Amino acid sequence: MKFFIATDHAGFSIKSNVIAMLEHLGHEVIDLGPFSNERVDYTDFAHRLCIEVLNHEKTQGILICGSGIGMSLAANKHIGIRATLCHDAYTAQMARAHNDANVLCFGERIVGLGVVESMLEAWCKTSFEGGRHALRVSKIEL
Ligand SMILES: O=C(CO)[C@H](O)[C@H](O)[C@H](O)COP(=O)(O)O
Repeated sequence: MKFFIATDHAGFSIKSNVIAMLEHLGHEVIDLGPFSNERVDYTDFAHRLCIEVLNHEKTQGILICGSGIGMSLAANKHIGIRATLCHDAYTAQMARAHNDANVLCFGERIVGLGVVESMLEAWCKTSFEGGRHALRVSKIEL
């Protein structure tokens, strides 16, 4: 899988670890910034990432801010983006299996590296189950 990743200043510190974890799992990662921990607006980076995911087939996104809330709110304004705020391996697994999520959001101020690693593993190994979930997902966009 090819991933795009972006953060704000509050998600910047963990980004290099996340990139390394995804690469270790065999994935390609494109870093969309920021490239310093200077204070920025999460909205700018969420929108930048979603445009890239929507313009490139078979890609997914990782968005990290302090809580993950702002990133998920902004990302879900894009038709075709299903961004899920995850806190652990279970929420990451369900986001993929039941919601066909294509953008994983989390908060650097919420989860530690061990939890992040288990979330990424769960996300990457889980496919959308389809079936009864497909109609529900199709009804998300109004
Ligand atoms: O959008 C958020 C919360 O909904 C993110 O967690 C931001 O990273 C956070 O608001 C940044 O806060 P700061 O006080 O400007 O560092």
